[in-house]
This record gives sequence, C-alpha cells and structure tokens, in this order.
Amino acid sequence: MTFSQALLERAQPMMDAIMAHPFVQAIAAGTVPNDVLNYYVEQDEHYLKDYLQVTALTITKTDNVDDINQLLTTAQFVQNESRAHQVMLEITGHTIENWRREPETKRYTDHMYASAYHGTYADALAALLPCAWSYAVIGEQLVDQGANNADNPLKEWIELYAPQMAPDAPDYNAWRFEALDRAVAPLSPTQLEHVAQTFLFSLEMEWRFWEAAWQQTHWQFEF
Ligand SMILES: Cc1ncc(CN)c(N)n1
Repeated sequence: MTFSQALLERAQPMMDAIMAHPFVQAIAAGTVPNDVLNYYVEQDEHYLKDYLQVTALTITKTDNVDDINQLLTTAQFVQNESRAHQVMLEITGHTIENWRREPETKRYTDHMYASAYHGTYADALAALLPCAWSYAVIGEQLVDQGANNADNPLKEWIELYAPQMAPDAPDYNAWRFEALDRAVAPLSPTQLEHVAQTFLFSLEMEWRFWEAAWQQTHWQFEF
C-alpha cells in the first residue's frame, strides 16, 4: 500500500463527516441560507488568495521541473473558482466587501503557510492537498446523487467541482497524490507521520471551514 493510499484510509471518516455536514447537504438541496453563502464567499476569497501564495512557496521547495509545471497548472483552477463564488453571490445579491478574516480561516491558512515555510516539500504538498481533493469528492458525490438538477440554484457550483463533468481534463488529484508519494520516499518514519498529520490537519480545517460559515463564527472582540 502506498503512503497516500494509507493516508486516504485514515482520512475517510473525516471525508464522510464533510459530506454529511449540514452546509454540504444544503448545497445538495439548494437551500443554503444567504448569510451562510455570504460568509463562505468572503472567507474563501481570503483562503484562495493564500492558497495561491502557498502554492508559490511550495514550488520553491522542489527542483523537479515537471512538478513545478504541474503545480503552476493546478493553481490555474483557482481562476474557475471566482465563477464558483459568483454563482453564490448571484443568489444572495451580495458584493464582496473584504470582510475580516475570521478565526477558522486564519487557522487554516496559517497552517498552510507554516507547513510550506517550515516543513519539507512533502509537508507543503500535504497541507494543500485536502483543498482540491475534498471538493472533488464533494462535486463527484453530489453529481452522482443528482443534486445538480435544474431546480438547484447551486447546480453550476456543484458541476464546477465535479470531475465527471470534465472527463477530458487530466486527473490532477491523481497527480497530487503521486507527487506526494514521490516526495515522502526519502523521509524517516517520524517525518512521514508529520506529513500525515499535516494532511489530516488541513482536512479537519476543511470541515471547520464549512462549520464556521454554517454557524457564522466571528472573533469575540473587535481589535
Ligand atoms: C476552504 C476551501 N477549500 C477548498 C476549496 C476548493 N479549492 C475552496 N474553494 N475553499
């Protein structure tokens, strides 16, 4: 069993919890409250900007030119995500106001930056991976369930993330896990567990990102 296969087995209960999360279930039903959508988009604007910058840092940690090109290519997907945000904003009528970065957003992006600054190349990849992987699972499963029906105002959002809607596109997540398996090859058992923890922390933060929007979590104080 490869490192990433074992990691995905450990990750499965978290992924199941993400699929069962009320926000994700409300996306499936097309019934997400407007204030939840607005909070999510405002926070995700911060997140995606940081995701691109952490990808840039990750690129500096490898000399493998194929990996550098792949990381640059996969980062391009973030451009499609402005459309994903637009779909949500068209429902609510909100325009981006650059709200404050809320606690779980900060916790997640701090983790990604720290992993890329202080960790190995494998840590940097592992911190980024749950973002693309978990959304591909969400998109795939929601389309399989028929949630992208014509009555769902979030149909386009769902289809943007569903890999089966772009069958000719390369399987970028397969590449990401393959790159992770190559990156961990020289690592010690202690370092391997560190990489696993880095990935699982990011996946936990994916759940918390949905939860923070659902609960409308804010800082306790203005400062
Ligand atoms: C928090 C978060 N995680 C993942 C994705 C999908 N790229 C996203 N837009 N936002």
